[in-house]
Amino acid sequence: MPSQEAASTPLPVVITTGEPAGIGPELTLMLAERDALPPHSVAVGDITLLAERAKALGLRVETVACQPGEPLPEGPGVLPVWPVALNAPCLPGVLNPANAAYVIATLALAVRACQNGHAAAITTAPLHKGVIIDGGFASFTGHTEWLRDACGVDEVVMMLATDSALHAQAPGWLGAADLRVALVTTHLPLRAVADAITPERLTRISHILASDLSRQFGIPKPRIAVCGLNPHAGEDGHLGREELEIISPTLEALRAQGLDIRGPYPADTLFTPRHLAEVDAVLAMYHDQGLAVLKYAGFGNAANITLGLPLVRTSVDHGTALDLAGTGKASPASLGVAIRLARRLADQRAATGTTSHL
Ligand SMILES: NC(=O)c1ccc[n+]([C@@H]2O[C@H](COP(=O)([O-])OP(=O)(O)OC[C@H]3O[C@@H](n4cnc5c(N)ncnc54)[C@H](O)[C@@H]3O)[C@@H](O)[C@H]2O)c1
Ligand SMILES: N[C@H](C(=O)O)[C@H](O)COP(=O)(O)O
Repeated sequence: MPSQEAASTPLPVVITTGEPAGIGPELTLMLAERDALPPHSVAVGDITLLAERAKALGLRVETVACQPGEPLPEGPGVLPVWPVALNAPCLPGVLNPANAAYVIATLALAVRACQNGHAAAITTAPLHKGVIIDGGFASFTGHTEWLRDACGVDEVVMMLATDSALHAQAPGWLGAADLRVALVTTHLPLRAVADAITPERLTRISHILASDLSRQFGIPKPRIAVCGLNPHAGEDGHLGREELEIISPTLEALRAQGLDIRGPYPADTLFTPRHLAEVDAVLAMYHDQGLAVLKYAGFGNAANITLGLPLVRTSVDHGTALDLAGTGKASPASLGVAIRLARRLADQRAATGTTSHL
């Protein structure tokens, strides 16, 4: 069988279908039924589960098994699947730690496919962090950190952005509801956040953010606004000293290195149109400081991208929604945004001669 590379067919975007009890499988099927997957997309997951979920929801999708490196089956309503078998039967909405290793196996297959030159990018449907940990992966905290380690890099950056901000090809904001928000710390208990904000981490994160905004999003000299950690950015040290002792001196040093990085600003008023109009991205100190605003502005129509990886990885802006799993009521819009972004970034890399291979 000729390899895809030999036939110069674009390499696939791999969609890991995520937690089997969650909404990931059905969202992937819904996009396939609507013919809303870009060409050269392939799902990874249990093919029986996908077929059964399609049948239960009345989705007219034909799941067709194939292997990495083989040509993808095509046709209306066809969903190519690289199969990974569940470890235990699965009902929608019911978590089972026995399937944690299955979820990890789907991710490992997707990374391996990028490493072997059989895939161009990965889009991840949501997984459930708690059940992965309960299933024996004690140090697991999320895709972002798992992919960092799987790819052997020291640092990555989680950035979420609204659809138009992800696909904009020029600097500047398109509208008040468009946001790009990156995080200094990701999946940490709040108690641990302050200690994790060090000059070294802030420096590494800022450089990755500036460089990927430029390299992947075509913003030549990104303008980044940085949130303070404490209320009112520390109120001159009266409400916390991290701004004075860590954040401000680090930003000063980064400016001296040529980055357009501003702040630290009080986080409560930074996310207002006048301030946002002057920058290309906001760097928040912790998860809910940045993502609560992003999800208020664009939940369901935004996506997550991991910056600083040697491969393209995008994801949804939502979780496993166990309350909706198996009902067909969850929206596949964010998964669609994430897959389209992955396809565009992969095509961009191919066109510029950079590769997604590790
Ligand atoms: N990319 C990822 O893998 C990812 C992202 C976020 C959360 N999670 C994980 O998901 C699990 C559940 O997290 P949570 O409860 O905080 O958030 P959640 O996003 O799963 O659910 C929050 C609310 O949003 C609704 N919702 C979520 N997705 C929706 C969709 N596509 N359409 C319509 N409504 C939707 C849910 O029904 C629920 O009311 C956690 O384990 C979390 O860590 C994973
Ligand atoms: N922080 C993400 C969010 O709130 O949407 C989410 O937990 C996913 O993280 P990973 O992509 O690292 O799994």
